[in-house]
Amino acid sequence: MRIDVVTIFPGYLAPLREALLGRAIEAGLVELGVHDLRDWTHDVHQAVDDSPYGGGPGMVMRPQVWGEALDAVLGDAPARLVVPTPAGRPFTQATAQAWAGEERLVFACGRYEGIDQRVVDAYAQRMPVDEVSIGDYVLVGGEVAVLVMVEAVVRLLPGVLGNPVSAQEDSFSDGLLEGPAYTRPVSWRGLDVPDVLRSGNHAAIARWRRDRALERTAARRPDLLDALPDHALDRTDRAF
Ligand SMILES: O[C@H]1NC=Nc2ccccc21
Repeated sequence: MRIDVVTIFPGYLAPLREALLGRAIEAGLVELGVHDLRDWTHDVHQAVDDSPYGGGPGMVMRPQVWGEALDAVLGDAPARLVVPTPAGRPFTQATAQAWAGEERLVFACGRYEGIDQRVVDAYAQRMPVDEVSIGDYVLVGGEVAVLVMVEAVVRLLPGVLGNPVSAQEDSFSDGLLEGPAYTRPVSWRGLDVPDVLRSGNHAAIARWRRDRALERTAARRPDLLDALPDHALDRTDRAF
């Protein structure tokens, strides 16, 4: 997979070259290009934004600059264009799974009050364009959202995770939140590891873990429980 990011703060994307993702890039499992939008400005002030038509607070990013940048970055290769915005569809694990199958993702990081809508409209005429949000809060720009989405997608690529099973078993894959996890020592600050986890009884351990996952999901994310298909919960599960 190739990932390109266009932004006025390229430095914000530096963490993508650290740790797991950095190793995936070095291993050639993913290619990453980060591009400074201002490279496609032609004025001395390198202006990327302007006042909104119709008035209102803040500034809107200019379509010409974005058009030149995206034309240059996209070239002729097909890609999915992703525009992070608080007004977007929710980015979920399902989105990450879907995008993990893409050959190429190009992220356009908006700042201020977003990007002139014609940029999305123009590119949507020739490629898939997703306006997505990572949550119901307002960030200053799309860069942090890109860090989140790139990590969620790249970890799903074959060879990136040491233990591919965990991609299936982490939260949201079975529709429930993960329950509590423990490691040595068995007693720490007067708190003990639940006995069942040291019993060696794998059926009891699996039941205990599912019960804790259901309990936590019911307490913290009842919406996820409501979204589960009927067959996903057995009779014992329904106690929660
Ligand atoms: O992903 C969004 N969630 C919240 N705020 C944002 C601000 C700019 C771009 C994208 C987002």
